Amino acid sequence: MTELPVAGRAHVRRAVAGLIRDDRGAVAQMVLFNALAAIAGLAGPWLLGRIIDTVTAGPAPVGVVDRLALAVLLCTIVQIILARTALAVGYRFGERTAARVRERFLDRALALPASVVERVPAGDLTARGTVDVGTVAATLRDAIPEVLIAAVQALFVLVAVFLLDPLLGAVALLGLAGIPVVTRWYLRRARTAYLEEGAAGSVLADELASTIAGTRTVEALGLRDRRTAVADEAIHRARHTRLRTLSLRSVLFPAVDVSYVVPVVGVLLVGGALYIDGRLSLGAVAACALYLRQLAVPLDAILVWLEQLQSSGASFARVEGLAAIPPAVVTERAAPAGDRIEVRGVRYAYEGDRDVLRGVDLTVRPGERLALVGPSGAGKSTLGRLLTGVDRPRAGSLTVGGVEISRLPPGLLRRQVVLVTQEHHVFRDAVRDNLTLAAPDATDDELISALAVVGADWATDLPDGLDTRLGGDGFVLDGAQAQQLALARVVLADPHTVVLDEATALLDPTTARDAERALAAVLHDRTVIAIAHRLQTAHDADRVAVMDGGRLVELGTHDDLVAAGGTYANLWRTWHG
Ligand SMILES: Nc1ncnc2c1ncn2[C@@H]1O[C@H](COP(=O)(O)OP(=O)(O)OP(=O)(O)O)[C@@H](O)[C@H]1O
Repeated sequence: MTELPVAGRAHVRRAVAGLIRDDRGAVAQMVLFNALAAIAGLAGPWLLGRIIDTVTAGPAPVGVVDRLALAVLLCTIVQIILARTALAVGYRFGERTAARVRERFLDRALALPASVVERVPAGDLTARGTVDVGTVAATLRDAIPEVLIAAVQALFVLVAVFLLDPLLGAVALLGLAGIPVVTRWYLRRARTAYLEEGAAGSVLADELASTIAGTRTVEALGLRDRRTAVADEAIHRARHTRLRTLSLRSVLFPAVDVSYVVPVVGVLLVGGALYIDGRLSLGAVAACALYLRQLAVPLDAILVWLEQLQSSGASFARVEGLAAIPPAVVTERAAPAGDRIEVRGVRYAYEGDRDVLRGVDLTVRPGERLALVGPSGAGKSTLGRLLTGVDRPRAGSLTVGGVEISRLPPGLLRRQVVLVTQEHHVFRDAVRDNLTLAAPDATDDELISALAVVGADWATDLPDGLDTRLGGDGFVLDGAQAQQLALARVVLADPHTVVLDEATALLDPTTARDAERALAAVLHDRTVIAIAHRLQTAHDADRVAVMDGGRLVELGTHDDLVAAGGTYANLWRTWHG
């Protein structure tokens, strides 16, 4: 998988229905308060119609008109109070639901298999977790309550017109027919357009982030023009997709504005004829016209939010897309019986069926130091990832103590075998939290002694000790300290086997010496599988496994392999010579 999936319409609809169901009490309250507000709102035009009829019927006592006017005022106040209550309930519903969407996204993102996270563009996952989740949250907080309220109001207004006069109701409905036509036209195009806009935004974020992260490389290799051209292309695409959604809105809004006037004109024309015929009072015609003018407010609200609903529908589809990724398979609960690692007939492909491991067999003896050597691209790192459960083989098996490694739950896996590379992530959190990731139940004494094993005494000297926050505004670690922290995690996880992949390759020589001392302390009494780029490591190992073209081609001690005069002997001669 090289791209994160996007959820289909049916999935998004089900997800929205689920969110509403989870807080149905709040939704019911919102609808109730709003229905009452709408009823109070309907009283105004009807009372105004009564005033007109009272006045046109002849001289009316001032007290009657005053009482009707007072009732208009009262109804307006009640309507405002009820509508504000409905909105407050709606906002609370929106905030709660937005928090649930955020939590669910985080849970799903954390449950993604490492192999997926590594392969999909980092910018896409980040954009979904920030921009898209933000858009969905804003919609749930603002748009959903307002749209629901507006829909109830619009429905009640139309019912009121029908109750006053069914013919005028029919005229009003006919006059409004243009709105669904233009809205349908818009909706048909909007989802794709907004999805394209979101995808273009992700690509742009990804390109800019990778250019900024690699500034030094860009400058060193003179790649500025090429990176600028790539960024220009991404900006151009983002601009193009934004213009497309803008052009859709430019048709929708003017067309709808005109559509509001049509039913009012129709009702006045037909209502006027009915009044002249004496079949309808002037007050009823005026009330109908006022209702239809009133209709513009909720319909406008719906249409304004429609755009937000479209863009957030696309965002929600991207957020929900994570649900389509099968979680890492963790089914094995049985504890491994022993420390022996067996690799049998392992095949693995990153893409399609282009195998980069092509039938590897290997037994790692508990306690041994095994060096994995071979030319670049032979498959050493890939085998290392499979041995540590980061990825699963396409065929064959990798077991520890008879249990499939990739099926072990994380807590059990990290007590068996751990991968140590040159990438050490330091979380913006306290030193303690950075360490207990590897051993949630470790005591402070255990954390301090793990730090001591790797020579990280600086950590205990920090102003707030284990509570000191790292990264960002906190204490910033240098490369060697970050690695010590990572190695302290290995000590705490206490696996019987460690796979080393270029663990100290990026450090400068002085730091590398310290790091290697720390590493030696960590590796003491453990089985070590070292992906060796310097053949000195192979020379010092108990056995050497030689890989070439995705296969294990030689296995034995350094002396035996040199004596055999094969691939390893050639590598050794080249390196030594
Ligand atoms: N993420 C990836 N996506 C696609 N192909 C990959 C990926 N990682 C590695 N490969 C390919 O798999 C093959 C084996 O790569 P691997 O990194 O395991 O070899 P290696 O022996 O460790 O090489 P090196 O010593 O250069 O690290 C290579 O052809 C490589 O191009």
